[in-house]
Amino acid sequence: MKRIYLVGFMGCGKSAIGKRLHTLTGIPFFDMDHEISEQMQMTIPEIFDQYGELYFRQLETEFLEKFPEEYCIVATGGGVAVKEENIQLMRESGIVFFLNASFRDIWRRISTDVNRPIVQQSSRQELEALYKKRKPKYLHSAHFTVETTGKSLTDIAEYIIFQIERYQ
Ligand SMILES: Nc1ncnc2c1ncn2[C@@H]1O[C@H](COP(=O)(O)OP(=O)(O)O)[C@@H](O)[C@H]1O
Ligand SMILES: O=C(O)C1=C[C@@H](OP(=O)(O)O)[C@@H](O)[C@H](O)C1
Ligand SMILES: [Mg+2]
Repeated sequence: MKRIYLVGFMGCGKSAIGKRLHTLTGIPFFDMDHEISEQMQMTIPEIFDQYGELYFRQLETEFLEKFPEEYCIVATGGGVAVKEENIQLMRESGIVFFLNASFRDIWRRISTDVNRPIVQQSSRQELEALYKKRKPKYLHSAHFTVETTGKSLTDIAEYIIFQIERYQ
């Protein structure tokens, strides 16, 4: 059985849907941001502050290379599916789901969040430009694109389970 990766922009629901998938299926669930925070004993903003974004990106790739659990659900961070090396690592070891959400929904969810350093550093226009720049990468990384607009977390998780059962 392969891993199940959730990719997409900040606020598209990777962490929340990963948890819901775990509740519905019992498959072990890991959030990359949480795992990296635990490993470093620091929050994500602290890692960005003290070591810089490039170092955080290395930690993300190391996670994909070294994490031992084979059959699990992985909520990636929004920058993971941007790097070609990461895309290869994910596609070799699992099924990749891109959670597509509108920038409008995303902005509503993340604009006031202090735990996402990139949101803290960016204006709305800058963040929308990043969203547009990253979207082709997410599409390229994914085996499946999931349209999330107007859907509940459970609706989305059930759709993903349906696709996994067909695919495995
Ligand atoms: N389809 C959805 N319906 C309702 N709330 C959602 C949906 N997707 C995400 N959310 C909420 O938006 C917020 C950000 O989601 P999160 O899972 O942290 O995103 P990500 O991990 O992709 O950055 C959370 O409070 C989450 O519960
Ligand atoms: O898009 C990004 O570059 C990031 C997304 C975050 O994860 P979420 O997508 O879960 O917010 C987290 O990894 C970090 O703040 C950087
Ligand atoms: Mg998340």
